[in-house]
Amino acid sequence: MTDSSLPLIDVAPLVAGTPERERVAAQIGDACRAHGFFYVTGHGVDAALIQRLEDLSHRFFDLPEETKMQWRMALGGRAWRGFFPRGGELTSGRPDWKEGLYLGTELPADHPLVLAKTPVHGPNLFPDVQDFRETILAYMDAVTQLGHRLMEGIALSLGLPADYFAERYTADPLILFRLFNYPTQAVPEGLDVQWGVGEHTDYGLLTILHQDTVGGLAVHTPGGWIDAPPVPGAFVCNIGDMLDRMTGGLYKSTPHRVKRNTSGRDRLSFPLFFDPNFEARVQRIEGLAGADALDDSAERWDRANVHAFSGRYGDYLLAKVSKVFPQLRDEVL
Ligand SMILES: O=C(O)CCC(=O)C(=O)O
Ligand SMILES: [Fe+2]
Repeated sequence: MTDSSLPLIDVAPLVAGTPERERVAAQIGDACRAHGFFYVTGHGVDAALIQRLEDLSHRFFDLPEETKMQWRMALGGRAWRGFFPRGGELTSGRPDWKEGLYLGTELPADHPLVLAKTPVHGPNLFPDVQDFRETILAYMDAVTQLGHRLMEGIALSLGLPADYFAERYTADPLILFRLFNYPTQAVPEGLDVQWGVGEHTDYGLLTILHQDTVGGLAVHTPGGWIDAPPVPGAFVCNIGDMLDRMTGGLYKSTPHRVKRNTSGRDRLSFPLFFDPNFEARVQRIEGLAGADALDDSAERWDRANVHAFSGRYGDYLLAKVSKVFPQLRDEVL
């Protein structure tokens, strides 16, 4: 551990679209060049909505496991939605000690992309908890809007027009959203678990995370592992592999992990992944100084070279998720 901490950026001017957003963009640029992780305040997402999401999520995760299994992922099919139990998700081949509900943009069964059986698109499996559906949909909407504003800031920070990413990748972003519960309960004998979530990078453009007050997230900066503790009213943001790929490594997707929760209270976290459209072909941004697209696969958790990837974002995503949920792979790929 080092004593450095992650920057806290007030993004209100970016959200409001005032001229001071250039100053905010410069702060985001500094954070992305330094570690790829930062906190945002002044984001405009209603605190009462966030609290409601937390309360209802506790109500859901407190249900018996067999009740929650009514909404299991196997029933979500290609849409990749639903509940997975403790130990049901792998990072780097090892089970994580968490349970979760996978969600995303709500599409009706007769939407053209769903009719075409496009993976990770479709209706959600909303658990039968009162007001949960409305709350989740309102939260996803609000945080997606914030994602658009933050991507404008990231574009400006690279000397690009504010709408650079929207024009090419995110007019219709791929939004995946997860509710996670990290149980404080001990891991059963014989299960090979080390982490709440093992070390990894995120796959897309930008992750916007709300966490409750328990803590446990840590970030691998060039100076070593540092904690990303809860900051009241702030989201944690981090960049994903596609922004690393587009910027030729100027903005790195930073490895992070969550320690096993032994706090005595369950920990909730809510990552929303703001990603390129499934069909978008990811390209390097032309003319960025200092972007060398160096092969850093030897240091990466997955030993992969993101700069060697070309093709649809959807294909990159599917290759990754099939490692995380091997038992569902045949259904989705
Ligand atoms: O729960 C957290 O704090 C982080 C979760 C995470 O890194 C992920 O879902 O990609
Ligand atoms: Fe992550």
